[in-house]
Amino acid sequence: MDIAFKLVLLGATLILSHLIWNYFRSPLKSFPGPFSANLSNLWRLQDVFKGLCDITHNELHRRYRSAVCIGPNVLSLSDPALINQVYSTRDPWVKVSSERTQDPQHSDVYNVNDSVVSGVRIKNLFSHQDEQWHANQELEPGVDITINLFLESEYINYFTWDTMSQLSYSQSIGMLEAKNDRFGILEVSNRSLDYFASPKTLISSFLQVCQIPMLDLLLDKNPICRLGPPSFGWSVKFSAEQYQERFTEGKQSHNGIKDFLDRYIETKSKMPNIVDDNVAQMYLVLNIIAGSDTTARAISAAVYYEELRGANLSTPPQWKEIRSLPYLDAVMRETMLVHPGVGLLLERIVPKGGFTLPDGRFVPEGTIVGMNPWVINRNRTVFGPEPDSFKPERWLPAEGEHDEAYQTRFSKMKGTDLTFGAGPRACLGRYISQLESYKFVATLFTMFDVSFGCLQDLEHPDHEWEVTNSWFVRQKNIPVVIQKKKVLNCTPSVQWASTALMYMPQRESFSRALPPLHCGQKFQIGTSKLQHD
Ligand code: HEM
Repeated sequence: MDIAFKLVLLGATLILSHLIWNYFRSPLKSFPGPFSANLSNLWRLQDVFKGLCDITHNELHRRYRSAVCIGPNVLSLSDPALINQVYSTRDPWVKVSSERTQDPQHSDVYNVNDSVVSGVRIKNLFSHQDEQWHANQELEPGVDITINLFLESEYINYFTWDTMSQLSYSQSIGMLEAKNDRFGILEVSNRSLDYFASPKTLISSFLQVCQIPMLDLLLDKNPICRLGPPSFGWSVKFSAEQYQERFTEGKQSHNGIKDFLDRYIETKSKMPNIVDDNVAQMYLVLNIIAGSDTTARAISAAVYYEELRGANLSTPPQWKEIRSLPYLDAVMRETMLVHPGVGLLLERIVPKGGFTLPDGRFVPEGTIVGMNPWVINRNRTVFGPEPDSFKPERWLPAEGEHDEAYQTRFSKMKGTDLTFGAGPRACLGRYISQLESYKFVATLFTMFDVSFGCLQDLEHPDHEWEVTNSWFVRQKNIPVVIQKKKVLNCTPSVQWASTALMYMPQRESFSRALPPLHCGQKFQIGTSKLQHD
């Protein structure tokens, strides 16, 4: 036998022994699931590669019921009754990503949220204020500034990025004004998500390391030479510049509007032992990274659903008007319910002592458990029949339904909807995102007639959008025709936009095939290479 063959044989034996060892050691053998999931995390890796976890997780739960083993130490749960336990506020279970690095230059910048200093959870200092700002409508003028910029420019896909920057520093990134992605931010954002999941290229496929943390240590957290993914360094730099400027110039935010930066500086001066410059800047960076693409996804999904045309909104849409529009609220809730922005498990580590499922099965401590919003949001018991269909009416009182029964049903749905997560590590920006997306969608549908389909697609009535689950669930190829409403009470800047075509990102062939625009505008949603054209 030649030496090479012996080495291959040795390697194969080692791998096989490792898999067998994993299988017998796995505390989750008794839980159903794909057989190879008990052997290694490769099953999860290939599942994420396909970008279809929202579908496969639902299929697995339909087949294997409420607890499915998807890795030697990973259990996917689908019973909404467990939300309060897994994402408990009183005695929080540790979030898996919190075990990783705290370096803001790197992709995993969420970890500071678990830090507790002098008995105070740092995140609470920020998220509590979020709700207050929302209630006081203090953020609204900042959103209005970017909506006006959007109406003057041609691009929807930059809206959420510029808005988050505006709300954070009273300074937009400048994409809407420049009509291009000045720093290549969208590309970086996409590639970073691909680090978590995307089958598009061999390299990015290889980099889907969130399913195998060892690889993460070799690539993102490599102490000798960091190999990937692209970092959010631009955001850290931008944030540091704005922070520095505010201190150097000693001025309040521009336009006299109190922004996040003002608030964080205020919080820092009130609690200097808890909030330092690094923490304040970390939250500014988080705003942009966690808040831009996610909200863009919600807006894109809302536009996809034609039913919005029935909303019949007033102009111009201010929050106090919008909040009293039950149909818009129902549409936005439904959009995020059937198309939640995050599509993998929200992972937590089972604490000491383990826990017992309602059916009596025991889950040992140290197990990674989690729920996928795409699975929970499709629970028929809570959300009713046809969980895959877009039915805003499920959020409204049904015919003949008593108010009390409706309120109970509504609260149950609201409390189960996992779009923004749950418990102490739930989304910090849900109120901002709500303000931003409701206002944007209201503006769009007040000023334009929006219809699904485009000239070419009339020949392809079965056209479907493309959805990729890369942690954030990205959509593309949504052809939408936008036409200025005949009677329009809006700013002069949009009056000339008589016909507009809006379509989803990365549809290069589609863009090449566009018919000539008359006196129209080309809108884009989401991230797109087209912006470089
Ligand atoms: C439609 C829009 C959004 C969706 C669907 C969304 C979804 C989520 C989800 C599901 C989580 C929880 C992850 C987990 O439990 O593991 C989360 C966390 C987070 N989100 Fe959002 N988000 C959105 C918008 C925003 C915005 C606008 C901001 C910033 C202003 C933001 C900032 C954050 C932060 C900082 C966290 C981490 C919280 C923590 O780990 O403690 N998000 N988001």
